[in-house]
Amino acid sequence: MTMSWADSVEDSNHGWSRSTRASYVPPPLRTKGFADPHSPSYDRPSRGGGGGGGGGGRRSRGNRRRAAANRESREPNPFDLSDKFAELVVANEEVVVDEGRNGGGGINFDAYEDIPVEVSGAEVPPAVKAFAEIDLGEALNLNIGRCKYVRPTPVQRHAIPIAIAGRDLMACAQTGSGKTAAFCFPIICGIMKNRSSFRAKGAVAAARWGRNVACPIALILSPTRELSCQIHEEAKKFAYQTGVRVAVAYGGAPMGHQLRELEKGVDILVATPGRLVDLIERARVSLKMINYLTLDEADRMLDMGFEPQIRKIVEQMDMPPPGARQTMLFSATFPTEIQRLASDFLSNYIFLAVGRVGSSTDLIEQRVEFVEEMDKRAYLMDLLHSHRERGNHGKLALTLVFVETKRGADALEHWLSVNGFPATAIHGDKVQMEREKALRLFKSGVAPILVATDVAARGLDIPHVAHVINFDLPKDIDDYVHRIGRTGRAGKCGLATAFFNEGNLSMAKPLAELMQEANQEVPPWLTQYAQRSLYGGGGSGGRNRRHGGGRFGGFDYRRDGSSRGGNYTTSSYYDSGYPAYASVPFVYANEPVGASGWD
Ligand SMILES: Nc1ncnc2c1ncn2[C@@H]1O[C@H](COP(=O)(O)OP(=O)(O)OP(=O)(O)O)[C@@H](O)[C@H]1O
Repeated sequence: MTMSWADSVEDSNHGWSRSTRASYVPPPLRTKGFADPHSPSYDRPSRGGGGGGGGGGRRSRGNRRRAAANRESREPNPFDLSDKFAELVVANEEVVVDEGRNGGGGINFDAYEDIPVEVSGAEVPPAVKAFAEIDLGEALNLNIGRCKYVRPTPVQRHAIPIAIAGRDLMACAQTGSGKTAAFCFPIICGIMKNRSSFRAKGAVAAARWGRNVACPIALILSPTRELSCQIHEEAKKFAYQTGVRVAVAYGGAPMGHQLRELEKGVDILVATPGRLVDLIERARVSLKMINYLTLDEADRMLDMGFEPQIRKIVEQMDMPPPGARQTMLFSATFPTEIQRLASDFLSNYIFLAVGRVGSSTDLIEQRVEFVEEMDKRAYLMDLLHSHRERGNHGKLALTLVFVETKRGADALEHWLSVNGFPATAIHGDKVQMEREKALRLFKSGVAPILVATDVAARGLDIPHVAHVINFDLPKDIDDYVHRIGRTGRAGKCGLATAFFNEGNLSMAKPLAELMQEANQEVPPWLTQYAQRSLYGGGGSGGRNRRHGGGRFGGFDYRRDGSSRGGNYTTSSYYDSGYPAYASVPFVYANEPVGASGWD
């Protein structure tokens, strides 16, 4: 059984047993200066009289002080590669962890050459080409190195300087393109730079409201528990040994542990809306100190399902108003009417679109097959058999199958399992422990097929998802974009197959447009359905028309001029780091110049 260094450190949390347990350091972590117990630069924790850290002995006051001083170096190490080792164990084959062509943590930066970028707003801070061009602080830079991020992705190149300059931001970038770091880095950097003033205000707040009311400085809201956990894990890596404390609060799990973590003090709180409202109403969290507010998957957070809760949190609790806080909204899709809603939360903001707004990435090969409802299972079986026959060349290859209903997910999981394809399922009716277990089994390859509802559609960054199958197509093209975005992440390639039949008529036009825009082969029958739907046969109505004007994608809704500030400018680039042209209308595929609604 392979064990990562982080595993052994986790085990030693209750005392200092590092010297006996932490003997193994995975090769990628054996870098000079990294917190390696064998390295000369390792900041060895002090111990009380050689007690060995069993936790049983009584510590003197001096020792307690030293222990407190060492707390930062005793943080559990978040750079846990155990997922990858688990894959090695489970697959029992020679799995090569792909470090990518450019050594960029597996990211293929060539995939991001010539990506269209659109920025609009007043006095837009310029983009950077390297992390080194921004003063992120030494501790954060070290963590960027530990994550093996060599260069910023396009959304990071643009969003980080904007956020560091303190500007509000509405950012839209393709799935898997590094949005999490784009909002985490500026928050961590800001907290580090203003630590003394934040701590002083925190002390005043604690004196007023008591120590068991957590007063975070930053709030990151996300729609699902799994995504909140993932952001929390990422943020912990970025904040490692910076002194910035990160905590998570999400529903479906007992509150006790989350409360104890909050009581230890929290600078960045990652939360799902429901649990956060609960914590605020129980007076365990106050938003009075919020300086940074981020909504990840912002369009989902502001659609009908979440909007009332978000408004409650942002407008009716004690959070400082727009202008007094910095607000950043991120998603891969941003429908116009949601932009309009979101602007209530923002002040003099910059709109950033990297890649075509609401589009899929070209890294994902998209196929669509005409499959009648009753033939879907047989067709799926054929697909899985052909994958099995082709083999994965020793690499772990996971398949994510999206279905419409929770019951459908359970039924398909069962059917696949009895037919020799180890599968697991995730949906909203499962208790949190079952959901976490399903994800664990899937990630590790024990069950290389995950049947999921839309609860797994957004944000989840699961390595080695090679194929996304839309067994049931969603009703909304944006949901399709997010679903297929579970593959083809961080510059890697992926495959997405959709089953289409007459029940999906409303998807024909947006799907054909999306595929065409992403240079995918559109089957002639789909084009015919798309044309038919134009003339009333099912229509591209409902939520699929929300991008307006028949244009796929979206744009800064302020372009119409009605709600702009004074120095509003727009710039469009083909981003290989250099502007190809600036302040020129951005032209969407298949659209004549001048038809884009720009002035
Ligand atoms: N600069 C970078 N260099 C290398 N890898 C990176 C870089 N930035 C992010 N990544 C990696 O890219 C992957 C995708 O990042 P992330 O999950 O933030 O994407 P996202 O844009 O939020 O996707 P989604 O829209 O699906 O939520 C992660 O595994 C992350 O570690």
